[in-house]
Amino acid sequence: MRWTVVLPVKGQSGKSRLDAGDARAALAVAFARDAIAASVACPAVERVVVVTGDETVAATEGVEVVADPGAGLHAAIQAGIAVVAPGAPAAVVLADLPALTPEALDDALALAAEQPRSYVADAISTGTTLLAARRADALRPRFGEGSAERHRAEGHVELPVPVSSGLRVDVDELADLHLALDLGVGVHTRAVLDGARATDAA
Ligand SMILES: Nc1nc2c(ncn2[C@@H]2O[C@H](COP(=O)(O)OP(=O)(O)OP(=O)(O)O)[C@@H](O)[C@H]2O)c(=O)[nH]1
Ligand SMILES: C=C(OP(=O)(O)O)C(=O)O
Repeated sequence: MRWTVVLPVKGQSGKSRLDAGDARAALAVAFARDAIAASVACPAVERVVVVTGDETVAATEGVEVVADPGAGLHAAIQAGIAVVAPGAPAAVVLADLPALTPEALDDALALAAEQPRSYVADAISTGTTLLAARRADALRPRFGEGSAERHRAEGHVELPVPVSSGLRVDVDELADLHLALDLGVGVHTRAVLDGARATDAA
């Protein structure tokens, strides 16, 4: 089964809870670029649809860009789902996943292929990082704080993705970034962190 992955990306204005000083905006973009790169390189992924108003993110190779309607996360997700055929397999992946790898996404999508509706919980099991359905028209997005419970209530089954998977480590606060660093982050996040360290040392 080959999937369309829909990634909503706020871009530079995102990650307001990340106490990273001058590096916050660049990190918000870098997390998304790493999550997008992993999605593009994932063998189980046929199409990568990025919903954004951010020019840097929109310039990423290998993706289809949908303009952000500017009405929040759910409007962005619905705009992305709208370009997928109703009967095609689709997964919404939140893009604040700097440690996502093509292999981690591939493993999760193989599990998702066994369920009509499914989700992957974040590291503390209250949020959602991936929401999938074998038919796009069966997706029931209910993202936001505590979304895992709402997705369960809508009939999405939790996938047994190990907590050591980069797919489970969404970064909202600095402590989450340390968790992601332990797993290994993508090249864009690494470059911003190395740049910030060099500036601090100068
Ligand atoms: N396109 C789009 N993506 C969004 C929007 N709001 C959140 N996202 C994305 O959804 C994912 C999860 O974001 P959140 O952590 O809920 O929100 P955030 O605004 O990035 O972070 P906070 O400011 O800390 O709440 C990230 O990939 C965001 O970029 C939106 O209005 N439009
Ligand atoms: C949007 C969500 O998470 P966060 O705001 O923590 O990124 C979610 O878990 O549904």
